[in-house]
Amino acid sequence: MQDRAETDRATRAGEAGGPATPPPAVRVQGLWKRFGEQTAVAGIDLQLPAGKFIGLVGPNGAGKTTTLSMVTGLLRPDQGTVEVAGHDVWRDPVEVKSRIGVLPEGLRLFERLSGRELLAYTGRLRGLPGSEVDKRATQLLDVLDLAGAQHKLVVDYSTGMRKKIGLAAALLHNPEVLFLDEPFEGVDPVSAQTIREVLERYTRSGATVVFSSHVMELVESLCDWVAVMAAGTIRAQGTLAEVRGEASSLQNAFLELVGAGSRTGGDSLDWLGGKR
Ligand SMILES: Nc1ncnc2c1ncn2[C@@H]1O[C@H](COP(=O)(O)OP(=O)(O)OP(=O)(O)O)[C@@H](O)[C@H]1O
Repeated sequence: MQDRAETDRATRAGEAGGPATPPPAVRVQGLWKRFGEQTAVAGIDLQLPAGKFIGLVGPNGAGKTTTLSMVTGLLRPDQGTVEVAGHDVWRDPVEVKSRIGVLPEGLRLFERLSGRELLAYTGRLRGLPGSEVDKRATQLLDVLDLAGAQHKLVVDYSTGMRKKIGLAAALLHNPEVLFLDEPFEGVDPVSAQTIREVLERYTRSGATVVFSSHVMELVESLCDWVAVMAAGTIRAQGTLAEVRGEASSLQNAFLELVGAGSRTGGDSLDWLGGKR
């Protein structure tokens, strides 16, 4: 069976006898979110190209999770619009939700299901036939090294295993755009490498990955496109080379962009270390 996402990708490429320009994966205009006195997202504009591996980076409290939550329809913005694959997230939620996969922060999963049951349930919710769900679940469990734990309850999974089963659930329906909030947190290096390979293969097929991270080396080695957030605003967005500019690394560019370049690294903590 061909998924909606697959059909759309093929249609766009096939019309007019050549590769058509797809709409951006995500288009955000004038997006605001306040929590009481706290402004979490302060009127951002973003245009994330389709078919890229995109990193959303920023210090703690920058507004990354709030932004991803609004982009994926989990949190209603105070103001502004979001389109995913050309569809408005708040006016056309069903169209958008059928095209996206989400690994949200603080993953809430059905804890009393086993890993395999969770995938079976997710697949049926996504409207896939049972036999296809079985096939895809077996392959994903195998690739993500969860086959041995497939009958264990999710409540008994480790942090990294939870990330992996959450990722499998987000990929099961072959979405057009995949949103991942800190996908590598708590994941061991072997599993991280596997996840990388799965995601790289997925973007090579024309799909888009948008993920948030604090780990600049990871973003630098994985992403071809980066958006830098700080204090609820977008400080830079563009290709990795554009955002890095003259800086020697993304880490250094990031420190400059978020205004942390001149921090003293704890000079005021003169009591810490030394003689006791
Ligand atoms: N539900 C909420 N109620 C009140 N304040 C919130 C809420 N969610 C987020 N905030 C505030 O909004 C700001 C942005 O938070 P957000 O979680 O989006 O940042 P982040 O970039 O994802 O941070 P981190 O990297 O630490 O996860 C922070 O100051 C946070 O305290």
